[in-house]
Amino acid sequence: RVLLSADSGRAAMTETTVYPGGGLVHIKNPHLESMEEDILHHLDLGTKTHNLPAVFGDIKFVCVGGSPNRMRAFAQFMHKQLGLAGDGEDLADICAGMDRYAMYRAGPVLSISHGMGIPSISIMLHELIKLLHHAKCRDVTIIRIGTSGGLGKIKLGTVVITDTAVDSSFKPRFEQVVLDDVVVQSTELDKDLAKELLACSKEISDFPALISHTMCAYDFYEGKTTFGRLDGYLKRAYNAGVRNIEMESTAFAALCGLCGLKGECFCILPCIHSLTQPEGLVWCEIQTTQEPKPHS
Ligand SMILES: O=P(O)(O)O[C@@H]1C[C@H](O)[C@@H](CO)O1
Ligand SMILES: O=c1cc[nH]c(=O)[nH]1
Repeated sequence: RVLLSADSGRAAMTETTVYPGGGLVHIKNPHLESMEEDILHHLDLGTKTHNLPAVFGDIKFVCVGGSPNRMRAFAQFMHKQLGLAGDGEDLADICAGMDRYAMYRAGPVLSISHGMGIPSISIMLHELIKLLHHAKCRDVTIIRIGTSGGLGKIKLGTVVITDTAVDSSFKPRFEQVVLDDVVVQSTELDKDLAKELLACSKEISDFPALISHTMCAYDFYEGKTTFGRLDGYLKRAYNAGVRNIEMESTAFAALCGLCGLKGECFCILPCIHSLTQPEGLVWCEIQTTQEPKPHS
């Protein structure tokens, strides 16, 4: 059975089916409020062990990315940008107790790692969204800061801002198995936020950026062995509006859409190799060989 709307059937019972209202993150799990305690296991946080509204209630931006070190560097960077007290070098990892994800805060900005791929980001986002809900955060914007492989002739270091995340068939959908159902969710991202980010990039010199569709693969190798794809697949992807490929955007977009969070994916293309298609077109495949540095 394929459910096209998360409002119907099994999906309405999942913990991540949440709705906006007054800027708060509402979770449409009828059992959540009656639970004595909610343990956010992989974040090493919980409603009984931590005063979540006091610690996180003022969070307005959440930035997520694959690697723990990158997200610490990003939090330190934000600490400096926001002119917060101290040099920010000794920021503590809030989730250190579990050693799964790393979380740092700099003023109203939370910076969290999500690991690689959809299952990993999905687990983190489930717990993060419940954290924002329990903490009674309002009007939160969440941005994925990542790396990706590029399609077409895109300048080294370009930032691709995703308007829509698409699957391997270039469709704007996220297909997930929920118990014994296949649930399909929409993967549109916040178009106004994408335009806002593009406008910001134009205010900074030498900050190439563009808005496009992003394809999300299930695996680094089997899902997108781009060097092996000399059969026109990349051309079809390009013609469908795809300019970069990564591994989390559809799950990210679907969960942001469900909970009413303003969400955006923001990927940097760090290093470039070129590839010639049989059609004679030159395609660019970008491999992640270095961690992107935050732009100053
Ligand atoms: O945010 P990052 O740069 O960690 O995400 C991309 C997508 C995969 O998780 C990983 C593959 O190298 O990099
Ligand atoms: O998913 C990714 C991330 C970085 N570079 C790639 O080629 N793919």
